[in-house]
Amino acid sequence: MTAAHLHLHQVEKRFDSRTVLDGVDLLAQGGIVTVLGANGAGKTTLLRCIATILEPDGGTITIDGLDARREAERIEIRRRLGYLPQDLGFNDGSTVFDALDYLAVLKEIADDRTRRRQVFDVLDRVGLRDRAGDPVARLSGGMRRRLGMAQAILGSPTLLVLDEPAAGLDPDERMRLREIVAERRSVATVVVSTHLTDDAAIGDVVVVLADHRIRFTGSPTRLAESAAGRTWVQDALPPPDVRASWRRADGRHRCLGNPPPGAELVAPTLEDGYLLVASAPVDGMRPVS
Ligand SMILES: Nc1ncnc2c1ncn2[C@@H]1O[C@H](COP(=O)(O)OP(=O)(O)OP(=O)(O)O)[C@@H](O)[C@H]1O
Repeated sequence: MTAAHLHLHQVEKRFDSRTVLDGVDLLAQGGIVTVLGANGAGKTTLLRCIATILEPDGGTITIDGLDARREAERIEIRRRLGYLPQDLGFNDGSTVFDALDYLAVLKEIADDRTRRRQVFDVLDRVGLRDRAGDPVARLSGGMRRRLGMAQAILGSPTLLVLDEPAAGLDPDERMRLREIVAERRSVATVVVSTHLTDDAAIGDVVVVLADHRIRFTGSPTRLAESAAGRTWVQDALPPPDVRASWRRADGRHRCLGNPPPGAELVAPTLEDGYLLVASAPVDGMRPVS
């Protein structure tokens, strides 16, 4: 089984007359693609289009050459897909095992023994095997998120679409989730949305979404490097034309934009790169790739 080939070409999505996605291109096979953007940037909409929940208004999305606009192909895509929506709900009354077993039936894992083995396999993967008999209602928020991951990876999908999997989790749970996501990178094409630059750093490729468009596609290192020579610190208040600035704990100002002559340049981070890319003027701008 090989990771799915994912191809988006000039994807557009509108709600009423409002454009939410405009000319989105993306090509991936294997590895992790993190989609980074502010609240409302269109990440969930993009992921829902890839997961065949929403139909784009323009452009094409193909998965292994299959086009979700055709019903037979859409069914085939869904067989290859694992999807973790932002607001996944479980029946609180059922046990952890039963909740997954039910979803495994929906994923067409018909043989009872195979299904049981696969359910326990994914529970192992996410560290919830010893909770298999507990009601879902007794799980903590982080455990529920891991249960969500378990259902997403059930059936070994070759395309994994994860909408903010680490949202609201404490640092330990975030780390665990990142580990589970990272494990998939060799067997699936993984698309993960986040608004946190730290989480975006797990991507082999980071896609920055801002103002409905892709502003950057490339490695986390390249995103950080894109801010080289445009990140500096100073004691004085930032100049008025600075793109972004904030006061550090030591009282100095970290500034992004066009540095004044003699500025004290510092090594940029992925966050610096993101802030510069996302705040660049739209007119005449070409995405960096
Ligand atoms: N079904 C819908 N009908 C109308 N507008 C919608 C719908 N879904 C999303 N939108 C709008 O589209 C825009 C993008 O929303 P989306 O949820 O894709 O952003 P996001 O980047 O995932 O945000 P967040 O980080 O807050 O989850 C928002 O302005 C939102 O209000």
